Amino acid sequence: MCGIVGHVSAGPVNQQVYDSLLLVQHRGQDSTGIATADGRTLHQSKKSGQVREAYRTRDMRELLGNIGLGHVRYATKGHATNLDEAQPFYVNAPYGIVLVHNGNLTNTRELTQQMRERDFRHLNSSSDTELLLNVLASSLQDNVGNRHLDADAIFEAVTKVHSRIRGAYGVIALIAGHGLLAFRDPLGIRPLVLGRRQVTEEIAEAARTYRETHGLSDELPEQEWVVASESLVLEAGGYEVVREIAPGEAVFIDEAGRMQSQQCATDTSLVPCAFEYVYLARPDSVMNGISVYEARLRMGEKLAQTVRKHVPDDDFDVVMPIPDSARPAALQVAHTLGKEYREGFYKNRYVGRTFIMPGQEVRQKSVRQKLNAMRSEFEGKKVLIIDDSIVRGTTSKQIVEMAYEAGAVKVAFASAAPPVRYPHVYGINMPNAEELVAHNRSVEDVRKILGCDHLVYLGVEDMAEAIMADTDWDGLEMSCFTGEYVTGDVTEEYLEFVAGDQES
Ligand SMILES: O=P(O)(O)OC[C@H]1O[C@H](OP(=O)(O)OP(=O)(O)O)[C@H](O)[C@@H]1O
Ligand SMILES: NC(=O)CC[C@H](N)C(=O)O
Ligand SMILES: [Mg+2]
Repeated sequence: MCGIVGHVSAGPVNQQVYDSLLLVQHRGQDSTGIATADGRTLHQSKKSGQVREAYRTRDMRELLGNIGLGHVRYATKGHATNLDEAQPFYVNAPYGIVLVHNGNLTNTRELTQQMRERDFRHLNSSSDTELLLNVLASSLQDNVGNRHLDADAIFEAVTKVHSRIRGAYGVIALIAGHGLLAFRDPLGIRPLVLGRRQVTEEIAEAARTYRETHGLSDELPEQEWVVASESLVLEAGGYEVVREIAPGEAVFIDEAGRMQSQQCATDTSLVPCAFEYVYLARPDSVMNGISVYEARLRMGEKLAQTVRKHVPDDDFDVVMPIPDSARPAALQVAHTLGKEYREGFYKNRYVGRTFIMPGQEVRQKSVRQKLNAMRSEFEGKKVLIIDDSIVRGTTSKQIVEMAYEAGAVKVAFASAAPPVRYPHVYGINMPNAEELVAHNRSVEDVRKILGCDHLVYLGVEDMAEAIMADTDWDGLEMSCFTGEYVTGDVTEEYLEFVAGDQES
C-alpha cells in the first residue's frame, strides 16, 4: 500500500513532491524516492527510511524541473531493505521513463518470462514495479517511428499494458520531454485521485523567475496538477479535487499543463480495497466518494451491535482504542453502547506504524516501544479494547498482556474488521496464510491465543455495508476476509508460490 504522488507545476516541483510525500508517509516507511524532469533531463533521489530523515538539502537542490513524482514504499514484492528495489524505477528507452506504483501484480512469473523471451528486456530486481515499467516501455516502444508521441499514442500504450498485466495498480510515470501519465487498474482496487489549483499571481511570480533561469518556455500553465493516492494531499496543498481517476482510465498532463484522459481498459468495474478503509488510509481522506473516517465510525457502530450480542453488559466498564487507527471505531462503539471512552494506552509518537514494518521480530519489539498502558486506567477495571483489525495478532496479544499487567480484572477485545484468514495479494504484505492468527482457526481458538476473556469480530457483511454505505460501487475487494479474489487469476497454486516467494 505504498503512497504515490505526481505534480505538474508552473515553477520548481521538488518541494511540492516532498510536501505531498510527507502526507502519505503512513502508507510506507521502508524507503522513499523522488524523480523530476527538467526538460529532457531526469533527476532522481532514492533513500532508505522515512521522508523527513531521507532527503538532505543537497538532494533537494538537485531535483530540478517543474514535473515530478514521488513514492513511499511498503514492500509487497521483493526486498524491503534493498535500495535497488526502492521506487521510482527508471528505463532510458524509449524517451526516458521513471515510474512509481502502488499495488501488486499477480502475473509476475509470466511477465518475467515474456521479458526474457519476447521483449528482450533486462530485469535487475525482483520488484513487480520494474516489470510494470518495462511492460509500459515495451508498449510505448511499439509506437516509436510510427508517429510523434502524443496523448493518443500514450493511451494506446496503456491499453496494451492493461491487457498484459494482472493485479492491482495505481501508477504514475514521467516521460522525459513529454509529461506526466497516471493510470489505475481496471477494478479500481488501488486508489488514485486527480486535483488542480489555479496559478495565482503569487505562484506565477516565483515560477517566472525559475522558468527564465531554467530554460523553460515563458508561457505559464493556467493551472497546476497533482495526482495522489489520497485526497488529503490535495486538501493540504490547496488543490481542488477534480475527480478520482476511474478504474482503467489514464490521465496525461503535458509539460504545458494540458490534461487529457481516456478510458483504456475494456472490462472495468469499481471494486475498491476494503483494507484501505479498515487501516491503510488516513481517516481525513475521501476515497471513491467515501470518507474513511465516516466508514470507520460506521464500522464502530456495527461492531457495537455485535458486542452487545456477545459480551454481557456488566463485563466491561470502559471502551478503549488501540491508537491510532482504531480511534474512530472505538469512539463510536462507546457512544452506541453508552459506555465511557478512555485512552489507557499512550502512544510514543516517534515509533511508526508497526504493521507495515518489515520482519516479525521488529514488529514484535515495536509494539511495546510504541504503546504503554497507564496503570490508573486499568487498575481494578473491566475494559473493552478496540482495534481496527487483528492480522498476525502481534499487537493484540501484547496489548492483552499489558492490560492485565496494568491491573485490569477483565479484558474483552473487539476487532472493527472480520477475521483476516487469507493472504492479501493486491498490495498489502500478508502473503502467507500460516502467519495470520485467524487462519484455520475459530474465534474461540484465537481468543485463547490472545488470552482475553471475550473476543468479538465485525462480520463480513457488516463491514461491507459500513464501507460501501449507499454508493454504487460494483463490489468490495475483501479477499483477505473471504478468500475470494476479484481478479479471477489467483489460484491455490499461485498462493503457494507467493507464500514462498515473498518475505513478510
Ligand atoms: O494483528 P497485527 O499483525 O498486530 O496487525 C494489526 C495491527 O497493526 C496496525 O497498527 P499499526 O501500529 O501498524 O498502526 P496504527 O498506529 O495506525 O494503528 C493495526 O492498526 C492493528 O493495530
Ligand atoms: N505496497 C505497495 O504498493 C508496493 C508496491 C510494489 N509491489 C513494491 O513492493 O514495491
Ligand atoms: Mg494499530
